[in-house]
Amino acid sequence: MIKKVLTIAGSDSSGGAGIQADIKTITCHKMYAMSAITALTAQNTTGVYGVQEATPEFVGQQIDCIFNDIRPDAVKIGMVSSSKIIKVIVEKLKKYNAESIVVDPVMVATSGSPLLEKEAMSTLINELLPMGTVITPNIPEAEILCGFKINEQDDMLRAAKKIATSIKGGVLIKGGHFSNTADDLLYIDGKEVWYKQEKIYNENTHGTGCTLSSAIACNLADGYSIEDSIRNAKSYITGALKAGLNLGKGSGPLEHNYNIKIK
Ligand SMILES: Nc1ncnc2c1ncn2[C@@H]1O[C@H](COP(=O)(O)OP(=O)(O)OP(=O)(O)O)[C@@H](O)[C@H]1O
Ligand SMILES: Cc1ncc(COP(=O)(O)O)c(N)n1
Repeated sequence: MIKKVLTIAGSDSSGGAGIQADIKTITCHKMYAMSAITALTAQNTTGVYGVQEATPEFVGQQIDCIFNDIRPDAVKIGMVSSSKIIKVIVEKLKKYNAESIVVDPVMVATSGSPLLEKEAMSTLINELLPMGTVITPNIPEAEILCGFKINEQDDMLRAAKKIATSIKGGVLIKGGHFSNTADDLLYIDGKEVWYKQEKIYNENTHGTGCTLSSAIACNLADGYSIEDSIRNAKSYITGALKAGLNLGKGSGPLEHNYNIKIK
């Protein structure tokens, strides 16, 4: 039986991040992708030029349509935009007892544009993050969540421990923002697991976070443990970066389909 994965996120018109990255990732995992779109963005590899939010009611309606018909085996949550949208997502995920939820706490695009309203931060932290089977902050997001600067790997561990005090799921801090290494740290049930990876010198990293979180959701849908799901997802993202796609005038997208052989 084919596995079904839902992404609740924003649309990226240039196809590198958000819903588009998620659907490509899920499809490349040979799974069935579904989406509930929280916002449309007019963006490309150089930046985000406009955002058009969906109404919270419409986000809720999309989630209802999905769960009442094709129940997802895992859910990935990305850009959630506003407090009202977060509240409706939380309400619906609770109503349908959704399982295997990966929350990527998207706050700011790599290009620097905000993707979450300032006043939505506390709703994200208090209501959405606790729903996560695993949450996947990058370094700047983890700094906001833990309240101190992360300059080295020891700080990642301190941050993960602090964030884990208010979240029952796993905390994966992504190390892609460091200059020499791309080691990620999972902190779960009082245990630390490092995913070591040397930095790939590819400036085209638009959508890495979206891609990683969707790949984790796919592996959870397949029944892998959190630890193994992250290991498999890390290997997928590393391959997609190594493939070396170079599109657009800014930080370009990944080659999601690098491992697909049709012709
Ligand atoms: N240059 C790189 N070489 C190897 N792995 C990388 C590189 N850049 C990012 N990664 C990996 O990609 C994943 C996403 O990490 P990153 O820290 O870039 O998240 P992010 O900032 O949320 O992504 P996004 O760019 O989508 O916002 C992590 O597993 C990270 O280690
Ligand atoms: C709709 C949407 N969701 C998420 C991101 C974050 O991705 P990145 O940090 O690579 O810009 C984005 N740019 N757009």
